[in-house]
Amino acid sequence: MKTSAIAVSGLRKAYGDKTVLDGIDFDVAAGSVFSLLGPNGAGKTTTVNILTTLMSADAGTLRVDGHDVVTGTKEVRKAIGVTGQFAAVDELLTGRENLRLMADLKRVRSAGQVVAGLLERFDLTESADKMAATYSGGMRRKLDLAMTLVGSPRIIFLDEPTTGLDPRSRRTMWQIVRELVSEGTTIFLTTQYLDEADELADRIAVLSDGRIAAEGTSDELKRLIPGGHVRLRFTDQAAYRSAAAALREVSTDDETLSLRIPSDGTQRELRAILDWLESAGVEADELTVHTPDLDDVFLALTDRTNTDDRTNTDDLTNIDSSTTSKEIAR
Ligand SMILES: Nc1ncnc2c1ncn2[C@@H]1O[C@H](COP(=O)(O)OP(=O)(O)OP(=O)(O)O)[C@@H](O)[C@H]1O
Repeated sequence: MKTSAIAVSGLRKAYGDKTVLDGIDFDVAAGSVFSLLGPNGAGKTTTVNILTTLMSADAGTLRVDGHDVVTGTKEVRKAIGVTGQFAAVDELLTGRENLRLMADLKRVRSAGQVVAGLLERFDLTESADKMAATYSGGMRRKLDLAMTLVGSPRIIFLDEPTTGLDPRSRRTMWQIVRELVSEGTTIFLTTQYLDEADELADRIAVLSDGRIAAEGTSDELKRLIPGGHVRLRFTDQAAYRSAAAALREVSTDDETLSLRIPSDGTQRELRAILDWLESAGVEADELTVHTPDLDDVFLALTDRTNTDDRTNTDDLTNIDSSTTSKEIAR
């Protein structure tokens, strides 16, 4: 079994009489990327602030790198790095000076060398001696992440790391995150961009109304949402019509000559559909599998008009990856 980098149980936090986190549990395996998603104001930053010891919880047990955040605050702080929505970058210092300051604060040995290495890794060497105030948003975020990496923290909290970045800079960030993970670093990621979570996260938790509405791999979450289907496309009208007549439980699209068969997209179900087509003598020109994307999942799980209907989403929490999708879906 993998060791936990972060283990959270029964986390509660209220601001005054407003409960933001209403007893949440999750576990982040060491060397993985865990993404916490949720609508604005769901409590993502609050969770990050509590895990990074900036704020205290009202209740719950939280361990980071094996240390309790209350009794082992010092050890937790040593093990983590945090980049926030409001960067720690000092605009009046150069990139190199910002990094140097961080290296001195963390008492890093061979600081000059470490700083030079980070400037190079983040492609900031050319601008290293310019004031950070002159940096673009993307450069500033890169500098922020570079500062987080000083001292090689084992666990990194990235709170919306690519907000406002152009597509190329986002991809550079993603590449860096992947490199960090391949080196064994654990990443706790909050993001507004679902494609980012889809791209990077090993496991995703969706926070809604103070609870974890669902948790699993991106694929597991997508399978929870109805809408997955197999689409058969025909070029021949007659073949289309006879297939539509032969197959029950399909929806038809006469304009594009396509049939839509509900499916969760698993190998087992695909095999059943193919057998079914074979026995009905249906041969389509094109067969494609469509699964709902993470946007669909997010919208379905965080739909505020559905919040009274808790039973649906309560069933979806903590999906074991060994559970088959059929078991999840039904
Ligand atoms: N210090 C505070 N005092 C009172 N209320 C707060 C405080 N900090 C946050 N809140 C409230 O708690 C809720 C959760 O805030 P939080 O910043 O954790 O959400 P978030 O999921 O990070 O949101 P966003 O996606 O907008 O960054 C919000 O309703 C916010 O207004």
